[in-house]
Amino acid sequence: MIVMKDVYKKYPNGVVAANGINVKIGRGEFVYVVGPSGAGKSTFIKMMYREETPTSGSIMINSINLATLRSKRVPYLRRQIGVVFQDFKLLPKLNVYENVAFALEVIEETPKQIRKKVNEVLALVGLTQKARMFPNELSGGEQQRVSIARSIVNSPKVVIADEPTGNLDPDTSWDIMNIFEQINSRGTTIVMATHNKEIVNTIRHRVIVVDGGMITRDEYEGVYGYES
Ligand SMILES: Nc1ncnc2c1ncn2[C@@H]1O[C@H](COP(=O)(O)OP(=O)(O)OP(=O)(O)O)[C@@H](O)[C@H]1O
Repeated sequence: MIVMKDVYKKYPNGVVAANGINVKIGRGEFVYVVGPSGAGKSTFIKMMYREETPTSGSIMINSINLATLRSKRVPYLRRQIGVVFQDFKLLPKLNVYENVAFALEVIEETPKQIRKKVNEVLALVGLTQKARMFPNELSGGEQQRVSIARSIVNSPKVVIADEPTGNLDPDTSWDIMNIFEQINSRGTTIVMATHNKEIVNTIRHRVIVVDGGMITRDEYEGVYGYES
């Protein structure tokens, strides 16, 4: 469902952040993207949701070629891919319920459907009781739950997460990982960049190691940090 072929990315300042990436990620997989700082993980992930475009090569997601996708089609893509960020990116003036509802394509949904979907995802992330609170009234872990609820409310086939536990304490990070596990067990593909070795080595999934803009290792049930 995600296929990258010969993907190369050179930023305007001359830095090559992707240097010939070839990878296939199948439906329902859970993939960690790991590697040293500056290795090109964020660039790899950003190209998957078209925050960045490759200089050359192709990226297909569910038969949409991101390298040639016109800008006006990007919102359509974003409805098929949920994105979760390290710093949550919630809208501060909207409450929890509104932040999640905002992600729905309002014109295509009846108010009743919107209520049903938003309430379902808020229950999934355990925030039903906090639906009327505002982001600045929530803990970091709660804000990340809202952002995860927002990423899945459109029922995307893929969720892409860039360091989703990077700003959270260890206990909260495990809670957030449990939510990702639940989402993945319902058939959603998850691609997650992380620095958290303990998580990668405990909740075992495919591990893609990126270094110097290349995939240097790609293993199912992989480990992180113990290679020679
Ligand atoms: N917008 C940009 N313009 C120019 N260079 C960039 C840009 N974004 C990233 N880079 C460079 O590309 C390289 C890869 O960066 P990237 O953010 O993808 O790495 P990363 O593996 O995610 O790092 P970290 O773990 O520290 O977040 C780095 O050398 C970085 O300086």
